[in-house]
Amino acid sequence: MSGVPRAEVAVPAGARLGEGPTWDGARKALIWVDILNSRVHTYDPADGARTVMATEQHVGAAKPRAGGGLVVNLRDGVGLYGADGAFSWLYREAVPGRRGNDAAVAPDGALWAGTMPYDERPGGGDLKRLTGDGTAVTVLPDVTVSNGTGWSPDGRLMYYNDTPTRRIDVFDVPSADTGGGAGVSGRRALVEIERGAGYPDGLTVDADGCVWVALWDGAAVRRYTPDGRLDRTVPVPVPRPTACAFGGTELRDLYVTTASVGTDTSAHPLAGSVLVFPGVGQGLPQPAFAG
Ligand SMILES: O=C1O[C@@H](CO)[C@H](O)[C@H]1O
Repeated sequence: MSGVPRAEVAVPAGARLGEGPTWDGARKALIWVDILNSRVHTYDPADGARTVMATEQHVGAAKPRAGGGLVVNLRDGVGLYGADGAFSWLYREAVPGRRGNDAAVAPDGALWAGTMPYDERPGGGDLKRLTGDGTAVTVLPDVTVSNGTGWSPDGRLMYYNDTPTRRIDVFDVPSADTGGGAGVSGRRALVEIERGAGYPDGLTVDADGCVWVALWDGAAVRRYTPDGRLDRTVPVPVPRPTACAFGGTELRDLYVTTASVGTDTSAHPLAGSVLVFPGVGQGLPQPAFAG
């Protein structure tokens, strides 16, 4: 696609910390969260319909469940909403000063859920793998701001951002047909974001195996090839894009959530909006949580 993609406003400003865009293929709608306002949003691009659900705690991420409902990464653990809206805890671990942050569903339907300390002190967060029976395995114990997580189309690589490292890391997944269990290995940097270009926040992997990463304080989304080459830069008209995901009936539209926290909203009136860049790539179907 030639030229610089132009952002359209999918959902107008209002979020403090918009995060975690996820295309729900069953509902044909975008799910996203406003972490610090404890809200789970949905947006249907077909008719513009929107819903908002309040959660009891800050909500770092919300993902579809197989069969309906949501799995949510809250302050004190991971919760489940049934199709009827009933809530239950899947895994509860209240750690003072820490909250859930980004999360992703692996090819095998497990949820990989990250945490971060509110003060972002080094090593205060972690990354766990949870299955529907409530089993939680800490995969990475020493994390600061657990963020974007995604898998290559063949499931053999996992990409991961611990934001303050400035790196997009890549891991080997032992068995593609399991989504890797908790046994990922071979951690190495795919990319190190240069100083002044922002910090790697949320990410998504496209059908070519390229990694799209939102750059917090970088006012851009970048696309990197599987060998770490910068392939495309999509300027975003706000300083703090937080995460990105492909959506739409063909999974070709890139949705970008944004934050208004720490931003001069008079200078950046779109801060806190959900933006969309139509037709910029080809995403992958996102699995639902198997639990
Ligand atoms: O995803 C996130 O990125 C940080 C900023 O690094 C933000 O507070 C958190 O939710």
